[in-house]
Amino acid sequence: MKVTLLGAGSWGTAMAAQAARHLQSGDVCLWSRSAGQLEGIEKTGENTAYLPKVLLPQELRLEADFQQAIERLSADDLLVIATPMSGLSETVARVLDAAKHSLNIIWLCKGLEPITTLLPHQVVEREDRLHSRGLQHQYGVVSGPSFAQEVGSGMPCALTVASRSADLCGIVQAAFHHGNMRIYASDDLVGVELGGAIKNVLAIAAGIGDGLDLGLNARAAVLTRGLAEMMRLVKAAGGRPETCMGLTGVGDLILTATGDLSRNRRVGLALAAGKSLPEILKSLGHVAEGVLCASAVADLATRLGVEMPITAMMGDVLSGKLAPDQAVKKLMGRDPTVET
Ligand SMILES: NC(=O)C1=CN([C@@H]2O[C@H](COP(=O)(O)OP(=O)(O)OC[C@H]3O[C@@H](n4cnc5c(N)ncnc54)[C@H](OP(=O)(O)O)[C@@H]3O)[C@@H](O)[C@H]2O)C=CC1
Ligand SMILES: O=C(CO)COP(=O)(O)O
Repeated sequence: MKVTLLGAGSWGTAMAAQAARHLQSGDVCLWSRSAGQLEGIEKTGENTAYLPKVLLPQELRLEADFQQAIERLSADDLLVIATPMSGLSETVARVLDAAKHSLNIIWLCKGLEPITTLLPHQVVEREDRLHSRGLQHQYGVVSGPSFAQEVGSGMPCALTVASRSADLCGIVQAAFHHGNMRIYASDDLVGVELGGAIKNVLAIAAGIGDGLDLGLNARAAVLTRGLAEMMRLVKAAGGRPETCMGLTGVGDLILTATGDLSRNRRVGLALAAGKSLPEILKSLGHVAEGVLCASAVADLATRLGVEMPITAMMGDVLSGKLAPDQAVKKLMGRDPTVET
């Protein structure tokens, strides 16, 4: 089978390496919008800007031509959109315009669309209505606890593919479930995608707590009450709350909120140290999706009548309305209530 990945950031590059290590030489292709970046990878064998110190398999094919990257795929192959959430709608629209037959399409981004508060699969469905020209594409998402640096280095990892199509789940497993990677299948797109979006916001909160030296008890409280917020929103949005107890919910929450490889956690630590958000994002050099979607998650919760105090407070901190220590005071000052 052939696989094309669109987007050569940390995660697209790591997943391309994972597929290329196990499929036939030349069957996995990584596309980037920057031809210069691909030349650098070709020369050094590494994606120095986004995944340093990971030697990429020689079997990986690099492609700067978008049309070629799509046209090499048959109806049985797999297309992976590996851009951040901000690039999803533009990229899927380009794919659908370029497609000459039906495709199997997944995305790896975690977040919500700002303003519309749409989940990734809802963004894709909107673009499908506008661009599919009657072709019946199959869609899904891959998510779960996975630092790119570890996956790129071939370390063990377990992920979830969620799709309404069991056939597509099988294709994704054939592409990635090899060696040190396990891929579990699910049909709960809402639960999987909301888990991935909310855990990033909670990782920023955990980073703030740790940066302010609030202690291990505080971190456990943020994670547990944050998980309760996630489960409430998933239920209200039509997903299954029990999905939050799996890899894409609590699994990714534990990883991102406690692992210093997390960009979102590092944003929280830096905010607690008094750095300004623009300064933090500039020095990060990567996307931190929790920053971009905290307000959208809070808006969606308000619209669905779901109480999410930690998430709402993070929205206020990230939009500059509240200082981190004021947010902590406000959260601790809430009235007593039952544990739900
Ligand atoms: N890194 C990780 O460990 C994991 C990340 N994810 C998720 O995967 C998504 C991507 O993250 P990650 O790879 O880490 O991000 P990075 O910040 O490392 O890289 C982003 C990449 O996307 C490219 N890009 C941005 N917008 C577009 C666009 N419109 N069209 C084409 N390419 C675009 C950038 O290109 P350029 O350099 O030209 O700007 C860059 O190559 C995020 O939603 C993240 O939450 C999920 C699991 C693990
Ligand atoms: O999603 C991730 C791990 O599963 C990566 O988290 P960060 O974006 O916070 O680095």
